[in-house]
Amino acid sequence: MMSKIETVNLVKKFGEFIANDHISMKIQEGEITAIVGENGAGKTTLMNMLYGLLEPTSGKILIDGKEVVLKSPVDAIAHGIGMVHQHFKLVPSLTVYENIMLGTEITKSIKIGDKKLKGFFINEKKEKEEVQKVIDFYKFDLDPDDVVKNISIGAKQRIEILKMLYRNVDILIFDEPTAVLTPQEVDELLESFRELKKQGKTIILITHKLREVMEISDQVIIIKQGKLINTMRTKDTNAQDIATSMVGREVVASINTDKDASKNSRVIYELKDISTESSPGVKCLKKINLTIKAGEILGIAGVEGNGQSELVKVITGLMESTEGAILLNGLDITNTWPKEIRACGIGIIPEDRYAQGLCVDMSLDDNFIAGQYKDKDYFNRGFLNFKEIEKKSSELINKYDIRISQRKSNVSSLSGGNAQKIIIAREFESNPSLLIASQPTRGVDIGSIEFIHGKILELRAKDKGILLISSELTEIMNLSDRIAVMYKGEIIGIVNAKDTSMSELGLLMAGIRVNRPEGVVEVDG
Ligand SMILES: Nc1ncnc2c1ncn2[C@@H]1O[C@H](COP(=O)(O)OP(=O)(O)OP(=O)(O)O)[C@@H](O)[C@H]1O
Repeated sequence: MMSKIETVNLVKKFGEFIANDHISMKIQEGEITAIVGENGAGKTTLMNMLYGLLEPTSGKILIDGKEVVLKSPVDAIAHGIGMVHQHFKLVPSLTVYENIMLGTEITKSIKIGDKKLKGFFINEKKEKEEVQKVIDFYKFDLDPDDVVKNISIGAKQRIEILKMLYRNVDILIFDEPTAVLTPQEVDELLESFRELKKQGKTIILITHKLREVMEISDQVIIIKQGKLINTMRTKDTNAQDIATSMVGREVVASINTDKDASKNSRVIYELKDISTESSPGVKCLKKINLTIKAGEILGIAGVEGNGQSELVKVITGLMESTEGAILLNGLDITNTWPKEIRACGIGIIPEDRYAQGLCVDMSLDDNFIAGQYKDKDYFNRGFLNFKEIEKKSSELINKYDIRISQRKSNVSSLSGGNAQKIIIAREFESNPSLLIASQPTRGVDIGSIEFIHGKILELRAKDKGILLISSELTEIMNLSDRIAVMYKGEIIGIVNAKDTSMSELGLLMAGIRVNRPEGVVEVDG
């Protein structure tokens, strides 16, 4: 059977580094193919060649059996290939339909006197009708008139998909589409995939989530160190085998086996009645009370958008609290600058790695010492000790298994998961007494998740405190001693991890307080 899309010995080199090494793959029409592999394996590079963003060093791309040369995304779209990136490229101040139409506007002619002016004015009515037609056809939950800055992440992603569908693509590439979605949005996206498949679309999906691979794909392709090492029918395999093949060894989930909220009574960190406003008069955090004890992992669960990001901003000094106090070992650090917060021994893994955790146009060395460059090891009598910085940087690259193409690279040339590992390395190496870890494993491969979870448990064993904010419920369940659930800017309940269940957390996340024996749900409004 002729493939819808095929690559033959596709190679991509960056300098001497081979990111894709003679990749030959076949993707059938109307199927969903999952591409999996470790961070830095070369998945995004391969997709970027299919979407005309990177030019292959050698090899061929065939669509419907014919060789194509894709010099830009415009070329790719003309050949029916569309890509939905993880970081959306939408204009926030425009409406849904305006964003979809951007670049393909429908114009109308108007008459001024007896002159007819063509092509100057946008036919908004027609544009809206056209967009509504595509929305209806693919059964997407979107309103053409909504302004993009006011809608959810899931809705933004649907616009990106519709932009491609409107341009009549029949192959859709998704690069880690579920990494930024809530569990409910993930289910909705998978439902959309089923609908698109029914309409005969071909889908290529890069993901680290093996549950999704098993649930939705027809075929799995495993890439390792730039090479295609395995192509399998999904029905003939399972998540464990895929993981083992990908990583080259068995992967075991790290679990906090001694979850015990009462083990240690020394409180090291405390939030007392913390409130803040997103705009004047609009409260987004309402009287948050939390404590973290030495040797404790406190997990924060909740559907994204219920105040978790604002909470992290307030405790890391990026947003001011309007009320309440934050105490570290009894010392008041409310509304302190981020630099001072770090100086108190608080490590921070921010939610948005590129906006808050890294300088992408700077070297790895610079990023490793960011915020710590005045440490005595790196800074002496007004000068940076480059030799020492390079030595430390090489040590961390090895210890944290950061896969890079060149030692002197800037962070911008790193794969997403490897960029995340720079932050992980920097923050763990600073040996914090309290670690604030927000979505620490987002975009990270399963082998590295195991490693990062192990590091978090090591910190706990050293009697440090950890605040873990994650939209991955299993991550929260596996690691936390206690779990606080956020709902509409409040803590709706705090439960001991060893006595709770996914279903109880699910109810709390939906804002439903659960009746439980006295003392288990500590906070009850
Ligand atoms: N523009 C570039 N210049 C130099 N090296 C690059 C460039 N883009 C990617 N690389 C390197 O190519 C390799 C593959 O990167 P790629 O982004 O394709 O990995 P990936 O499999 O998508 O990883 P992840 O799961 O972390 O997203 C990495 O080692 C990366 O550092």
